[in-house]
Amino acid sequence: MAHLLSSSCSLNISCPKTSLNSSKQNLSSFPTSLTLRTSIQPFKTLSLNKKNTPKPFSVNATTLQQDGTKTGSGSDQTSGEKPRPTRVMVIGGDGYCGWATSLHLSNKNYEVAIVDNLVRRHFDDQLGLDSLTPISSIHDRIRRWRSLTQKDINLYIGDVCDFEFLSEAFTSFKPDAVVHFGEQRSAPYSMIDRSRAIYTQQNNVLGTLNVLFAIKEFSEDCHLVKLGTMGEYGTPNIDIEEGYITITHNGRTDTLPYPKQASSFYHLSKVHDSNNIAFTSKAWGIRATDLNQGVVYGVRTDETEMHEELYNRFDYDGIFGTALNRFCVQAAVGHPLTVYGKGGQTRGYLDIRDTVQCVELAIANPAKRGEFRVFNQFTEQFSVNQLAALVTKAGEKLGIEVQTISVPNPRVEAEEHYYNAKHTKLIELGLEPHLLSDSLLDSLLNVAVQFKDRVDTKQIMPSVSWRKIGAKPKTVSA
Ligand SMILES: O=c1ccn([C@@H]2O[C@H](COP(=O)(O)OP(=O)(O)O[C@H]3O[C@H](CS(=O)(=O)O)[C@@H](O)[C@H](O)[C@H]3O)[C@@H](O)[C@H]2O)c(=O)[nH]1
Repeated sequence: MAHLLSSSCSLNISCPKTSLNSSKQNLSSFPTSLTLRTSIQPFKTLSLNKKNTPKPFSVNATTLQQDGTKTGSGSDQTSGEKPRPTRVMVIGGDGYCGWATSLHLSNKNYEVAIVDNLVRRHFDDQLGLDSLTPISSIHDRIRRWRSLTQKDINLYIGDVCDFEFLSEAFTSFKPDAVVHFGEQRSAPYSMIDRSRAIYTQQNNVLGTLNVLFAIKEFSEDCHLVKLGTMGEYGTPNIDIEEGYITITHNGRTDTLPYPKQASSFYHLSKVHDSNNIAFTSKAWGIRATDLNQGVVYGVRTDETEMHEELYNRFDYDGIFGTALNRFCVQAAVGHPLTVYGKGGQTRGYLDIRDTVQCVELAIANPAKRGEFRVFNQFTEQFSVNQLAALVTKAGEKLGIEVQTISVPNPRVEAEEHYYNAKHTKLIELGLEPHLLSDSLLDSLLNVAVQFKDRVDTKQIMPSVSWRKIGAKPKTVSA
């Protein structure tokens, strides 16, 4: 591992600045994991900053959660007189889905530890991007949460690709469940250049492999709740099932993993993860749930709106911003909505309030030992054109005139296709979806309008081409 990292690092240190494409911005060369690791404090040194840092090892779960153990869904009520709360490690707990989920679980009286190397913030610095909403440091976030709720969230700053760090986090926190959001999650980011493609697959695949080894080594009964993606399936011309499909071939029948046709190095990393998890479930008896999530929209959850220091991030740029969130920001600043190609690209979508609900449902109903469950985590399907029409209508209600343009598609993907994906398993577990109603779109648009002065319109157009990706590192100029 160390060898792998140092060799890729040396490539990046010497990389020249090259233009991303003639008409658009450049992107700075991205240091690979080794550089990141050296630039981010490992959690051992972090714990020296006691004034600013929640103590990673000092939590007495039973004391902290006395109230919660009586009523909370996070409590394990089966273990006798003094039930202890379920201990959940949220890897990637400082990110968009991870932060909202950490707060939700803490609010529900789970004992939460965030594990994060803060690399998502580093990507913004590297690429000159910023969240629409101002976000506080992880330390201020956790301090504010504690002051508002008297609930502690444990914090481990470090990289799950570093097994020594992960081992310490596991042995000290002793999780009952691990939610793994800690991956590079942007398809465009993974398609910037060779080094970002390698970084994405190395970080995601090896990080997950480390998590699997940590569970086997230190916490065999621990339930892995892994964020997968609907993009693993691609857009087949048949219905998409939840993880598995029963096929009869030459007179014989079997239930097999649903075929995967991912269409970016990022989405492919999740396919590789799924295979590793499926194998280790069989070989080692790991209990695992793969949440094949669709495109998430929204920003507010009950917890993040409690205080401005708890605000979640809201990406609108061409690399980390996703379709509906981007469209709302575009409408708010008077930029035409950027429909890529014909706009018939159809995906599953869900509100971030449903992301946090789904993760809790998966934790509260764990997989059995050796079981590898797959849930399709979305609530509604939309084409990009349908989203643009919905945002146009919502804009009209708020007196905003919204235009739409067709942008040459920077991706390689079907622009008109059949799409019908099952998504019943989470509903069966009790998911109560927040569907994309007029009122939600109004409030999303209002958030975009509230912060529109923070928008850097140069970041809106797509700048990464699936076809033009090359070996040369892309750089950004100031
Ligand atoms: O301005 C835009 C942005 C996107 N699109 C189109 O909208 C669709 C969705 O793109 P996206 O950027 O909203 O989402 P995607 O790249 O697929 O990735 C996001 O959604 C995935 C779920 S899914 O799409 O694979 O189901 C997650 O895994 C990823 O972490 C998350 O970043 C694509 O067909 C894309 O071409 C546009 O037409 N215009």
